[in-house]
Amino acid sequence: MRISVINPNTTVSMTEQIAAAARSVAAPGTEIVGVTSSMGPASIESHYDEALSVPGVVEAIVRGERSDHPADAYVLACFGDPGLDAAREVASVPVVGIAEAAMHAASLLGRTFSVVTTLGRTIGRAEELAERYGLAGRCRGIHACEIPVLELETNPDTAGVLVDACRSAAEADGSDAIVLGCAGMADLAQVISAKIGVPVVDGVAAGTLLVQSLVTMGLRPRNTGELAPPIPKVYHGLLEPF
Ligand SMILES: O=C(O)C[C@H]1NC(=O)NC1=O
Repeated sequence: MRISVINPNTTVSMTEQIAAAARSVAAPGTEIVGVTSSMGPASIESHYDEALSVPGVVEAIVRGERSDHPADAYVLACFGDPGLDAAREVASVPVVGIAEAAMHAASLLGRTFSVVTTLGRTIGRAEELAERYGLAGRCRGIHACEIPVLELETNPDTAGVLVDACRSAAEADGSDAIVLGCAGMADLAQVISAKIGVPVVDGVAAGTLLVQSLVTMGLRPRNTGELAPPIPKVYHGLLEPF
């Protein structure tokens, strides 16, 4: 099985970290291919960034679908799940976003969960996603650690700040689990969970295992109706869907 884990931002070092997190949970025989978006923002932490990240997401999937060794599934490794619906129109195999995967996984650990994300300005997007995924009633709170995405790697205090933020969120909300709101936090999930005694869900791991399960069950999307392949037309300056 081959799973393509797409980093919708253009920071290669983050892709490598994301791919390592996916490999740490993938089954023997499952190949993880980390893909860095070929265009767009170095990090995604605003609606503007998110909008400009979608062409790169779609291009990565179209390229994957056309390759000689196509993926059996895709994971969109950005907590805003950018371009998820468009990705599903052009993919013939399962596509899962890490926010979608993490929220669903967290909801299986108890009744409620809280989200700890990067900047406060991304909280609204996480709220929208919880609503869209039918989990708003299970999401007790969404909190920001106020560390910008690219500083997660470089800030020496990241682990400590995230432990404190996750502990405070769990205490304030009384939630049964914590969801990490950034792919760049993936390597810290187990450390934080051990420190605070609350299950901490990383969406990269959750997404990898969810798509691996879908493929193992032999399940592929129907690609009809709303998520049928795009209608052929001219696209000026942008990628033409295959
Ligand atoms: O929305 C965020 O703050 C996190 C999101 N941004 C990014 O570049 N990768 C992510 O997972």
